[in-house]
Amino acid sequence: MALPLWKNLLQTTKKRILQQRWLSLYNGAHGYEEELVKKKLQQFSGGSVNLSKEDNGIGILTLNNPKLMNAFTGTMIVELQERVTELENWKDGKGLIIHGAGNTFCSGSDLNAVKEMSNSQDGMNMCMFMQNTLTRLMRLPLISVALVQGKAFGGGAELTTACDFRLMTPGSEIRFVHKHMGLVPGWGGAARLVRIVGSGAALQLLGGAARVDPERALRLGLSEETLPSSDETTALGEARAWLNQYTEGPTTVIRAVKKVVTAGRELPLEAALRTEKDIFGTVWGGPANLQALDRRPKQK
Ligand SMILES: CC[C@H](C(=O)O)C(=O)SCCNC(=O)CCNC(=O)[C@H](O)C(C)(C)COP(=O)(O)OP(=O)(O)OC[C@H]1O[C@@H](n2cnc3c(N)ncnc32)[C@H](O)[C@@H]1OP(=O)(O)O
Repeated sequence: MALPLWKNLLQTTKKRILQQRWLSLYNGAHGYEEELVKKKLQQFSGGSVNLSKEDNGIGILTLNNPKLMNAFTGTMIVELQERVTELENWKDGKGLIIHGAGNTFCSGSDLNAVKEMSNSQDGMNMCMFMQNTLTRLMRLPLISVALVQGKAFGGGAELTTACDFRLMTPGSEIRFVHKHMGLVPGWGGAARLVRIVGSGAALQLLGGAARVDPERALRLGLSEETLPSSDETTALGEARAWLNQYTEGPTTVIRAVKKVVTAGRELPLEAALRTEKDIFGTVWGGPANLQALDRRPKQK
């Protein structure tokens, strides 16, 4: 007998969290043909999305289209999905920093491409493609940070909400400009913003297309910290040091930490408890646990 829809959804979400199942949010049942969408997106070329996976388990993902304030071309949207797939396969990964080239974050979609894709079908396909990718990014078993330097506008602002944390540099700005484009967020930015700052503040930021500077972002809980430096290289070093506080330790344990928090955030209580039990079972009596028992560390 077929499972009730809610039970099916619950089991699918649990699998995605536990086994990092790369099941998309959207598929053929939604009229979504990913390969056709990719083909369309690849007509709009320019820029790149680069990933450096470092020995210490920290990945650095760079949005690289500085001539257009790191706006997402079609090929960059496809490359972002490819980088997320790489990160899902990176079993030594513990943390991720996303930043933009040229000391600015990202000014959203490339408006030249947007103009060419302004029909409903192309718009919805791009929206579903990006929601699939950013949901997978959000669920990576790595602790992720958006390093906001310069501007994070439109889809760029939405991308920051798919990270666990945001760090901003002096003078930087997050702005959901969608209203001025006659739009609302489509890459999942509204759903995630409500969960980060609450519905009241989300309404103000979206309804007002408000400029969010580091101070306001701190007050709203949208940003964790304003870094001291606005220099591109120094700020990246400061972001690494900040993230290291939370990724220092055995990779299996750090990845399990992110998974139990994702379960707590996304699942109803009993399903979250069961998922936590399953994840606990992967580290209990594991090498890191047994070594700690041998060492009997003093918790200073
Ligand atoms: C769901 C997401 C949503 C969608 O897909 O519909 C979007 O994200 S729509 C895009 C929303 N973003 C914007 O509207 C931002 C547009 N850009 C700006 O407001 C400014 O460029 C700003 C404030 C980010 C930076 O201003 P600044 O004066 O510092 O630089 P310029 O404006 O001179 O920009 C330099 C250069 O980059 C080009 N540029 C900037 N943003 C985009 C973009 N999103 N698409 C295409 N091109 C962009 C800008 O035109 C300049 O090019 P140039 O050839 O030198 O004129």
